[in-house]
Amino acid sequence: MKMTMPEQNTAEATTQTAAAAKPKISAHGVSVFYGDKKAIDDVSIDVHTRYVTAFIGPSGCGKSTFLRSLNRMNDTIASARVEGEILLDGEDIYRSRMDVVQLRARVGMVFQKPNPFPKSIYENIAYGPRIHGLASSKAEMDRIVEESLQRAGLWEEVKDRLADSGTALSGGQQQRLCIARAIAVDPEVILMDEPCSALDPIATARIEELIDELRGRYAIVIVTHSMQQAARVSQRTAFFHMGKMVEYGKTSDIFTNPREERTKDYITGRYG
Ligand SMILES: Nc1ncnc2c1ncn2[C@@H]1O[C@H](COP(=O)(O)OP(=O)(O)OP(=O)(O)O)[C@@H](O)[C@H]1O
Repeated sequence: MKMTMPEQNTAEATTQTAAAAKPKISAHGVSVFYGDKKAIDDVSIDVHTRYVTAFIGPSGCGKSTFLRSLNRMNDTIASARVEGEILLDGEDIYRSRMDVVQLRARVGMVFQKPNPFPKSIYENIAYGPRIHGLASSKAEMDRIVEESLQRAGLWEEVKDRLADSGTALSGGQQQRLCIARAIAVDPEVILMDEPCSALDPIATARIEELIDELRGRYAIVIVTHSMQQAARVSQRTAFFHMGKMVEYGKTSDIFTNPREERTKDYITGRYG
């Protein structure tokens, strides 16, 4: 696969441009509670288009909780409460008038376990565009389905069996189908919560390659347990520990020259 070690090649120019641009998501002083328990404590971070931003840290440090707060997925957990401010293109996503269905199309999500609908491959992709009114004819829907599958690198494998069930695909193909489903509604941000943890090394490499291709158009945020994966796919890394964001910076700096002792301990495997 194409390895883009952060900041080293042509990606650098793109990365610099992205750095100069306004953040796609800007979180300020975000805390997340489950009942009385604080799972995320006062986190502030900017996420940019054309970057892959990795969230790393030991189990239970709050990576997934914070990720889910970025598209209000925590709303689905009754005990969860979010404080602070999260802006998408400068707009507060927690304001009462925010249309959450629309928000989750703009900030799509891919989960740990591939979760295609128990419907055909075609319907898995067409469902979102249909409810969002993105296609006015069958031909237009066909085009969206083909393009989404193309961009997710799945078209060639499924073009002759679009009527087959999405659940009949291999795990890696199912995950690419879920990525295609997220892409189909024309998102701006894609959140990925350990998207490769259920996949074998070959399927993982395929998804990592895809993430690198997709970052040209979207802001991608990925939670990963694998520091190698964070180093391979991301340009920015945030290290979380016990609900706090300890350090955030260029991936190459975090892995080779961390400022904080706790980051150093984590990346050198002293705990995890
Ligand atoms: N639905 C929930 N209800 C109550 N507590 C929760 C819930 N989800 C997570 N927590 C708690 O919040 C804290 C952070 O969990 P979270 O899953 O965000 O961490 P994580 O860093 O993503 O962990 P992992 O790497 O193991 O997935 C943990 O103490 C966890 O037990």
